[in-house]
Amino acid sequence: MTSQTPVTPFGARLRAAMDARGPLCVGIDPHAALLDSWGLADDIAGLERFSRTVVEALADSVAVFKPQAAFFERFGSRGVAVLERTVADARAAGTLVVMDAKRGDIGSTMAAYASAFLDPASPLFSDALTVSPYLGYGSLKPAVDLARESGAGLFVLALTSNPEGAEVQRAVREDGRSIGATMLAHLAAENAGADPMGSFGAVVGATLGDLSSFDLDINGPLLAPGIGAQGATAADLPAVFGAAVGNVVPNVSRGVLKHGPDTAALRASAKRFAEEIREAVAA
Ligand SMILES: O=c1ccn([C@@H]2O[C@H](COP(=O)(O)O)[C@@H](O)[C@H]2O)c(=O)[nH]1
Repeated sequence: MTSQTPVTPFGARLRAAMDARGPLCVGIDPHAALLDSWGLADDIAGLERFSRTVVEALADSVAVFKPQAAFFERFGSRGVAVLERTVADARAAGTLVVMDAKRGDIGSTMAAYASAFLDPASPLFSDALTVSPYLGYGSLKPAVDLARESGAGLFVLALTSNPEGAEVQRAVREDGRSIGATMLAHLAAENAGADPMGSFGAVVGATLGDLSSFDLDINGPLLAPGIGAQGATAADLPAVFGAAVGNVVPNVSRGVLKHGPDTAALRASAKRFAEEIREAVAA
């Protein structure tokens, strides 16, 4: 890391953005089928037009964008260049960016992933990164350390929105705790004492039903994918997250993106989701 300028930690920046704009996170997921339905070719020009349109339509209203790296990487280096520009444009417009790349490896390689996304000198620097702890939570240490240094954040896959995740995440350890619960406990330890909340979040699917057997009180954000295309709704959030609902950052990708390319329709859809989330959380 080259910059030594102290920055406000991600958790505090996210809390301020959620307070100002509401907690909705819109995914930037340029699926081939969405490019097609927007009348765009499945190529670099289509990818660029799609991403720019989403940022231009929503950067002044949503708290967070979550670009899904896979949809850019499938175009090779030119797709990654579009991802770099998308991140830069979104951040320049004042929207936080959570890079959904789900990186995870042995610690020495994790350090390289961390510098790719969490070093401010990197062209892919993002406000936060999704990471996979399934090489052991300790393997994430280089990312935790660099995030602390650069004021960035992490979202650790704890209880994912897909049904297959239970096989791993609900498996029970010798100490009687599930793997998912263990990840939540690690995050609570990372965030201890942080105010207004820590920078180390968990990914917890909005699709999972009652999670009251898990301690979601990690003093950090809970990124909740699954609303819209995966079948969860904003109204489900209180029942799923209970007392932790105030720390939930609900993600919607296809549910909003399917309304493009018309920017007014994209804005109206994001506004509807934001309103439904506000009503559900306030109830
Ligand atoms: O548990 C997880 C973790 C990440 N995701 C990602 O979120 C979006 C969801 O897209 P929708 O179109 O709203 O279904 C996508 O990028 C996933 O990779 C997730 O769904 N579940």
